[in-house]
Amino acid sequence: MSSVYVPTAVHTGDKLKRALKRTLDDTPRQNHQTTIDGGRRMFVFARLVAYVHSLVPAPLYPAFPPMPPSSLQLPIYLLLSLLILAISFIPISTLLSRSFSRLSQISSHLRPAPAFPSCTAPPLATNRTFSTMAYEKELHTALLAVQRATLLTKSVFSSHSKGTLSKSDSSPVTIGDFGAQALIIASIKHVFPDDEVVGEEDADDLRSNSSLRDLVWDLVQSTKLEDSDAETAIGGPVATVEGMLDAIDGGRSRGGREGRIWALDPIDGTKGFLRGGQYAVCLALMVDGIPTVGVIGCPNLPVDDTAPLDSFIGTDADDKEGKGVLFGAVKGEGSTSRPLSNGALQPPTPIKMKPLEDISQATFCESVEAGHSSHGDNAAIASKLGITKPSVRMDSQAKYGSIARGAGDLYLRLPVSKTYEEKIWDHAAGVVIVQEAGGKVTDAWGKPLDFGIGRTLKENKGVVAAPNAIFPRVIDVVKEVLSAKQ
Ligand SMILES: Nc1ncnc2c1ncn2[C@@H]1O[C@H](COP(=O)(O)O)[C@@H](O)[C@H]1OP(=O)(O)O
Ligand SMILES: [Mg+2]
Repeated sequence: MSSVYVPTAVHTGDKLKRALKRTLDDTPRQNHQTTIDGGRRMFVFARLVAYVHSLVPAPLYPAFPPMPPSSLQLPIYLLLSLLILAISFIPISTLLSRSFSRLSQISSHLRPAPAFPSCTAPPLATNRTFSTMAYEKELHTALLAVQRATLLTKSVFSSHSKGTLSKSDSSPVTIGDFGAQALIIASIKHVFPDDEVVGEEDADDLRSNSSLRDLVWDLVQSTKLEDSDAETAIGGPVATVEGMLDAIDGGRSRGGREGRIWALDPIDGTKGFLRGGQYAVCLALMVDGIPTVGVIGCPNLPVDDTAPLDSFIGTDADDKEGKGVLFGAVKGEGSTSRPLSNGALQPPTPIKMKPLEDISQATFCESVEAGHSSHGDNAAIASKLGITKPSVRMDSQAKYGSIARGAGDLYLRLPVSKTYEEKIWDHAAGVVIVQEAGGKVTDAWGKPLDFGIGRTLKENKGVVAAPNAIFPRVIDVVKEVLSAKQ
């Protein structure tokens, strides 16, 4: 009768062994072998238990674990059980500790531990629960920081005097660029004090020019979100002029492939900003060189994504209704857009690139500035793809946001200059938003953009973004056009 237990125990040992083998098929060979050894020892253990059980008359222990009755069998049972336990303890504990360390290895890959455990999560001012979302706090902080900075840029946009300077490379910079950079870096440093920031601007000009510094300080001091919870979540006002200058200089990181580095363009498309066209406030978190969180605030884009792409281009009426979009994305979590607000975040709407069956129906976006992207090459590519619609010319990363929400389809940025190196802050946020909306972004030769080699994309030339389904066809044609020029 007691033999009933033998097949059951043997079967259990066998099943366990097979299950372990299956589950750990992807573990490195060495671990795998140890695990199988552990399985074997457990199998032996199961057989020994069965054997001990067989010494006890079955009718006397109907339930498991059995209680041996006789005075002779009891000490034998106890002795053997102790022996078996001793033999089994080491392999079982080894097996368990290996499994736990493997699990913690896997979970550390899934979500790098936040570097700032002391920070409490700010309240979410949205109608979506992000409770299980990776980089929830980073996204929320970036959305609020960008939203606050757009309040500052809008006030400069609608004023006639924009405090424009010419940088050493003759590109324009305004008091809006400095003010937005100060506010955003102050927010990042408040919530994530150990993170680095690669920001487009520095405070050298402000340190040497007190009237310019005062203009920027007035702006920074007077800009705040109308919702006090939102304002507090990103650190409240910048306390002193020196604090403002330090915040701006907080963007001097050299970038790199390790750790958490934010890429910030406080006003992308400054020429568009000065012209009364599109511009964008762009912020991305790169983790180990990979753009992971992206936020773009576009104060002049129409909220309605079915509105013509150029609805607000060339207008500088700041009070126009239905203007202002905030895009956000986290790698692996999708992209969203929401109307920009002056206070708490508005509810987000998921966005996707337009499914495009016929590539000839595509709308492509390109820079307004012919010096930033070759209009001629872009047109040659469009023509080879059979595209007949004229391009939509738009400044800034508003192009990435526009194609991500299906208001356009392709973004072509064919290089003009052989020596120009694209800046990481001009693309990092847009790349996450397009990828998460179902698109692919590479350079003009189809190479992935490498954000891990410093402040520029020096290993890349040009940029092409398109929906995943048509990307291979688009990049083939781009390469054809580039090769013909060589
Ligand atoms: N020769 C160039 N090729 C590509 N991009 C450029 C070039 N010169 C400047 N840029 C950058 O293009 C970005 C604007 O792009 P877009 O034309 O899509 O709006 C700006 O950040 C600008 O940098 P910067 O701000 O240093 O002038
Ligand atoms: Mg820029």
